[in-house]
Amino acid sequence: MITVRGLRRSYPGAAGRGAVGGRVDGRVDGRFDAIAGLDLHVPEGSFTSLIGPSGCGKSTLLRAVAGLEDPDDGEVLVCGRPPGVAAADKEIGLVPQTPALLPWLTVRSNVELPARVNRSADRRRQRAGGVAQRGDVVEVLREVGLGDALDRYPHELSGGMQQRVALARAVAMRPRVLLLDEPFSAVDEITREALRRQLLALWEHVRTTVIFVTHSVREAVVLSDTVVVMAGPPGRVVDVVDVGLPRPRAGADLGGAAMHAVEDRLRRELAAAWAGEHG
Ligand SMILES: Nc1ncnc2c1ncn2[C@@H]1O[C@H](COP(=O)(O)OP(=O)(O)OP(=O)(O)O)[C@@H](O)[C@H]1O
Repeated sequence: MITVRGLRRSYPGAAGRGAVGGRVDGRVDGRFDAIAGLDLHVPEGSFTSLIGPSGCGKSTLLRAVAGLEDPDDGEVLVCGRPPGVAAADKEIGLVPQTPALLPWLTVRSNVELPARVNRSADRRRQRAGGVAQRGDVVEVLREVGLGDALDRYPHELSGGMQQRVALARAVAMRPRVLLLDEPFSAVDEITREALRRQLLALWEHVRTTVIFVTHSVREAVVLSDTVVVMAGPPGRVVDVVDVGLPRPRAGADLGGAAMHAVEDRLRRELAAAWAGEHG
């Protein structure tokens, strides 16, 4: 569903360990590689988390998959097509760190908006055998616990509720790929736990292909089929961990030796990535 091969993305300037400025290696002097030589394969219908030290390139990778970054080298394919093309057909939903709702629209209108604009994308999708994008907005809002807030405006909502609207907006588009960039980082721990449970229940219902960026080992393990550990800069994949816990997990009493073993492995990998032990 998502294939990344040999991805390199550089930015102007020199930054920390990724700096390549001054090297005579065919690259422009004074640029640094945020990501270099990164390979990733995300199977259809799977939930994959990206975890790694701050600045290792997780968001850059996510943006490249969303079609918001042009690779310097390498290739990204989403549903077999360049991400920009898949995004234009609304096959990619993105939930950013901050919800970015339109303040003058109600909850319901914010969620309906993507389906209202670019109707030609809907037609192309349906001709290609994809699902219709309209019709289940209220249902999705109910699933994330906002059935009573349809007519409220963003300023009347808590931060956690706003983030749930952003999640519903992306899911209601029925994208084939859902990209979430630390969507719960700005809320308190109790709200975060509730949002995590709602995302899990929602995803176990829709089974869209997901890439989820997080700093939380527990969150990654509870939600994911696969956890990809990154190090950097330059950002690269240093381990791919199969979580292997049974599903459905929503409502299940998670914990136990198997889960702790995966968490311990990830914590060790992360500590090594932070210490720069991955090369
Ligand atoms: N638009 C940009 N211009 C210049 N440098 C950038 C840009 N975007 C990201 N970077 C740099 O690229 C590197 C990777 O950034 P990125 O945001 O992808 O890391 P991250 O792993 O998501 O970090 P965090 O966990 O702190 O959010 C960092 O050094 C960052 O400063």
